[in-house]
Amino acid sequence: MGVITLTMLGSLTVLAMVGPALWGQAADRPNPSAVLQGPTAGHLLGTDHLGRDLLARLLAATGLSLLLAVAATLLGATAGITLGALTAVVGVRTRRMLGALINLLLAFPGLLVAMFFAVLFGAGAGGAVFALAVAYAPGFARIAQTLAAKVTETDFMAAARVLGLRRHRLLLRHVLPHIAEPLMLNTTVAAGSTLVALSGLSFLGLGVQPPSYDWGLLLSQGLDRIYSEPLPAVAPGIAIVYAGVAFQLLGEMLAKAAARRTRPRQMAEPAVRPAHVDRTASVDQVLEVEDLRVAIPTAAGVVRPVRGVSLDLRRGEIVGLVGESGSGKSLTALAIADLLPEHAKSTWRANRFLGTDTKSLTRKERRRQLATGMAVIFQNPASAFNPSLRIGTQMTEAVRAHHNTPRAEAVEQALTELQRVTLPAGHRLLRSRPFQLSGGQRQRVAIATASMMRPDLIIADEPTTALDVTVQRQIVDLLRRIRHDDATAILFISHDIALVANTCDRVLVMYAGTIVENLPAHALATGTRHPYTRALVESVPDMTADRTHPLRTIKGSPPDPYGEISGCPFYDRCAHRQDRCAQERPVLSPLGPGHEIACWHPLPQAQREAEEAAK
Ligand SMILES: Nc1ncnc2c1ncn2[C@@H]1O[C@H](COP(=O)(O)OP(=O)(O)OP(=O)(O)O)[C@@H](O)[C@H]1O
Repeated sequence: MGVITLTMLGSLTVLAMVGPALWGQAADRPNPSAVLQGPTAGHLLGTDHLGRDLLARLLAATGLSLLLAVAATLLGATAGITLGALTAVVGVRTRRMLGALINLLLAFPGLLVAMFFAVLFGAGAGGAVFALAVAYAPGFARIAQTLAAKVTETDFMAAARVLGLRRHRLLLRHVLPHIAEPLMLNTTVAAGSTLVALSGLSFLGLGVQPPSYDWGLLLSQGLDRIYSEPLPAVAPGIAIVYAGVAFQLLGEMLAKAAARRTRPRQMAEPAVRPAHVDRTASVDQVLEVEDLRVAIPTAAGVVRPVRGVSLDLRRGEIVGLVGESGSGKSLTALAIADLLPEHAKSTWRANRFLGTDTKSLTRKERRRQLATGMAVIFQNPASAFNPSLRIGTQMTEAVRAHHNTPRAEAVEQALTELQRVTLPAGHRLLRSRPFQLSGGQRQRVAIATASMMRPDLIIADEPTTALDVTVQRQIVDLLRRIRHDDATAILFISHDIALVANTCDRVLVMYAGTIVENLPAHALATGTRHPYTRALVESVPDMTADRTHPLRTIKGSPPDPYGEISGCPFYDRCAHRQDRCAQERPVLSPLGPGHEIACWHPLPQAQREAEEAAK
């Protein structure tokens, strides 16, 4: 394909450059004795109404035809793509306005717009180019908008936002490279149709004006006698198709080249492990959230997946957040990281991150605080990386953006982090793309990327769910090592009670958007006092479980997320419920050292736990 493309483009370029010099004179020389001739040995394509050789005119017109088509396409594509891609990085209101503008422009037929503007700008080559650019821009804008909308929803954009990258960086680094391939194809294909549209304008007398001429003008002149002599019209048509195919193949090649872009050039030698981070001087409480609520308006009503969550995390602490599917774990995490879907509304009584109430910060300060202090590791390591960028680029961009770290130094740091997550072949890895890594490798790279900024808090949302059990253990060990080395607080969200019990220091049990129990992880096995937590723990099978009996389950289902809950949210499913539970909602209250519970009638302590407590 490369050879064919280069041959076609090369022939067009040579023709464009040498055409006027070689055939210009013959193309412009009138011959009154040979007007409107058909193809002959002397004039292979015949002559026009002034007796000028049509083949010479066709060859000499190559340069101007291509130049005008390319100029109109590039102008239209640049304006349209910028307009469309901007919608991925601006706020909701601006996005809606841009969307409305694009819709408005698209409501008019392209050729009509082109004719209108061609008249407005004045008949001629320049006017036609600008008119076509205006006519084509909305189409590009719509494609870019649609492609960019998909990118907006990806985990890697969320991760980039957590890193606090500025809009132009988001646009240039994450949105445009990711949507470049289809847009390049579209742009080059559009160059072919722009050629045809230019000929349309020339046909109407609004394009290139005599004595200048392009393929479009030659085509329209040939059309006058197409029934008697088809060749004068067919030949410029073939030239347009030839150029169109060449542009299309060029698009394919450019798209492939774009995928190979952003190669990290200079790789430094791995540096030594970072020194143990001493954070004893700074504030111990990393995160304190009080009464966090999330409401999401939907067509069926308002969903309230988070209904008054209060939690706190100290330095170097791994806190597990468990609960059945739909209990609101992820939305709690997203609200803390300021990554909720746009239509979701979050409120809280207090939200202090590193001792600063987020309400006292401007939006910019908040973004900066989150970018440098917090990192999020997502469930699916495959979608957490931008597939079009190399690992090296993605690992280093946050430190380069926020700490102005020189490239070589950032690469060095990335290599150190990769060693820390036991990925030794760092140089090769930095040059690879996400799809070249296994799931476990990707998740380790995600952890390495998260710790590049030395965040105070890492939110790991089911970081092991998509991985097999042997890799799970490695990922958990890594997180534990990071919290040990960097004194990072980690909020570890998981379904896996056994994993949480082995990994975390403390566990928060979530049910129907509320925290129902907060207890030390070692107490999960025997020290649970909330009926829901106890049922949840009992439903986890272990190696000693009696296989002749069915596994235990929690009967019933969680309350309707659309409805109001007046009493205890677990009331309907609770075997120990009493009248008060239906009427009054229990709040999280201290029950013992490091143990809080939201229940009016806590279960009695298990025998062994009671003995230990007595001791
Ligand atoms: N974008 C949304 N629009 C409407 N409702 C939503 C949206 N996202 C989540 N929800 C609702 O919020 C509930 C809680 O979602 P969330 O993802 O926080 O649960 P989860 O506990 O993390 O579950 P899982 O363990 O399955 O990931 C869901 O059951 C769903 O009803």
